[in-house]
Amino acid sequence: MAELKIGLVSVSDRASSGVYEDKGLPALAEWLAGALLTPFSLEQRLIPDEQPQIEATLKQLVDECGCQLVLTTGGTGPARRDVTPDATLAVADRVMPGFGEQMRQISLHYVPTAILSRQTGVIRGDSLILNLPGQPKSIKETLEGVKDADGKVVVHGIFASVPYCIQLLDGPYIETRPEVVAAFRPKSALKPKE
Ligand SMILES: Nc1ncnc2c1ncn2[C@@H]1O[C@H](COP(=O)(O)OP(=O)(O)OP(=O)(O)O)[C@@H](O)[C@H]1O
Ligand SMILES: Nc1nc2c(c(=O)[nH]1)N[C@H]1C(S)=C(S)[C@@H](COP(=O)(O)O)O[C@H]1N2
Repeated sequence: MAELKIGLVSVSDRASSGVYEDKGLPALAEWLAGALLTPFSLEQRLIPDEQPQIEATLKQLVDECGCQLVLTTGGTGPARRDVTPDATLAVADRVMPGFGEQMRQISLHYVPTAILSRQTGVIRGDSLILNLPGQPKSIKETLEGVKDADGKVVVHGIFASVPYCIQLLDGPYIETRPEVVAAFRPKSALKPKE
C-alpha cells in the first residue's frame, strides 16, 4: 500500500507576497501531526488568489506528487478574489457536497458569517481535495468539529469521514488519535487487529 501523502495549499494574496506571515500551512501541518497515527509526508504550497495557479497547483499535487488528500485554506468567501472553490470545482471529477455542508454546520457554532464560505470537497482521480476557510483557527475547528467542555463531540469534524473516504478511493488505511478526532468506518471496513 502506498505511503500517505498529503498536499497542503495556503491561498492568500498577502501571505504569499510577504505582507503577513503565513499561518495556514503551519496550522494544517500541526493539526495533522497531532491527529494522525498513520505516518505521512507533506507537500506544501503557498500561492496567491489566482485561479489558474490554484488549478495548476491542485493538479500537480494530485497527478504528479500522488497526494491522496489535499487540504486548501483560504479564498472561499464571496470577495472577487476568493476563487479557491471555483478552481477546485474546475479540476474536479466528482463533487462531494457533504464536506462543505458539514463545515458550514460546524462553523456556525463559532461565527454567524460561516454561511459566507463557499468551501467544497471534490474527488480528482483517486484523491480527495477539501477547501477550508482562511482564518487559521478555522482549520482545527472544521477538521475536529465542535466539542463540549468534557470533550464530547457535539458536531462531527469533517476529518472523521476522511479516512473512510480515502479507503473507498483505494488509498492507504488512515488511523487517527480518537481524542482528537475519531475516524468513523462501518464495521465491515475496519482493518482486523494484528
Ligand atoms: N495564510 C494566512 N495566514 C495568516 N492569516 C491568514 C491567512 N489567510 C487568511 N488569514 C486571516 O484570515 C482572514 C480571512 O481570510 P481570507 O482568506 O478571507 O483573506 P483575504 O482577506 O482574502 O486576504 P488574503 O488573501 O490576502 O489573505 C484574513 O484577513 C487574515 O486575517
Ligand atoms: N470555522 C470558521 N469558519 C469560518 C470562519 C471562521 O472564522 N471560522 N470565517 C467565515 C468567514 S467571515 C468567511 S468570509 C468565510 C470565507 O473565508 P475565507 O475567504 O477566508 O476562506 O469563512 C467563514 N467560515
